[in-house]
Amino acid sequence: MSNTPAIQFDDVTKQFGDVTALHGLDLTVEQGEIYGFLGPNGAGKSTAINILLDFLPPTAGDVTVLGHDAQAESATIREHIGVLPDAFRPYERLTGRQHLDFAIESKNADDDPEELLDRVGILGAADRKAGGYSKGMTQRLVLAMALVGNPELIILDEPSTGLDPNGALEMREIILEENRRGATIFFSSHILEQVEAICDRVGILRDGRLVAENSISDLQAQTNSESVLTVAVSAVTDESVAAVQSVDGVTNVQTTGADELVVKLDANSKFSVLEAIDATGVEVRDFDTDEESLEDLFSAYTNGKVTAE
Ligand SMILES: Nc1ncnc2c1ncn2[C@@H]1O[C@H](COP(=O)(O)OP(=O)(O)OP(=O)(O)O)[C@@H](O)[C@H]1O
Repeated sequence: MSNTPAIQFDDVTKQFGDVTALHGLDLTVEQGEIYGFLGPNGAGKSTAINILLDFLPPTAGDVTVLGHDAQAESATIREHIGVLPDAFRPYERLTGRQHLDFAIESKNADDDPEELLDRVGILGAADRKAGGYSKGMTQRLVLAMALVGNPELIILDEPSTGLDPNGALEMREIILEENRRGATIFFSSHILEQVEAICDRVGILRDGRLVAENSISDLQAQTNSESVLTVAVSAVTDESVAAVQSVDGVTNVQTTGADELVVKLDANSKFSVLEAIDATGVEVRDFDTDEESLEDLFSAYTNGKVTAE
């Protein structure tokens, strides 16, 4: 892998009339990273992503993707990246399989559409028209399209929209597999919880400026990182409780009724707990975390009470 950054914003400003959406943004994502791009509504995340995909020109500054100029060489860039856009509308009358065929053809790739549809869990709906897909199924379809051609960089704009808890877990597994294969992941979200569970590093954008950039572990070191995870399950079994107790980072497990586990744990262990429950054959129906400290830190950054060092 070369040392060329996967993404580089160099002093990028974007103005829409009187509104300055990005103020001299500097941001570098190295190859092989999973980078979380966080910020509240209106912070400028979509504007930054639209500039790097050449949907918008910057007012000033330069953006490169895998060493190529985002504006002058966007066609080359497209051959090497996969994108899960924020608000993708499928072609109502085409089936899931036809969407994949189209994505494979336009990338000159040789993927097997069935294998990709299976990987995202919608092979059974391959021959149904995508107009009838649920939100979560559509999101899975778009993810399959983003994986076509083993992209070097995958850009995910608010990827968990519409996914149920199992869908979010599966998406996380796929992102990690892609990263192990060598892909860089750039993941935008306004929800801290989604990003911290998976990213190596996060950048927090506010009013078009990067107000913090840190590894998740450094962010957590600034807080008291113990959290409480509440998991609604199909049934509490001795085996599932024992499985949760044996996960690294878990300090306490309690059951409330026949279908809820309350787990005290290190914030990093959340998904390992959900996976451990799943592995015992008990279904995870929903989960919720109470992580005031990290959330407080995030809101302090995004509300402007803390500024970057
Ligand atoms: N086409 C446009 N014309 C005028 N203003 C725009 C345009 N696109 C974005 N903006 C403004 O730029 C700022 C940044 O918007 P942007 O959509 O990039 O934020 P965001 O972080 O993606 O927000 P969200 O999480 O709500 O999607 C906002 O003030 C927005 O109103």
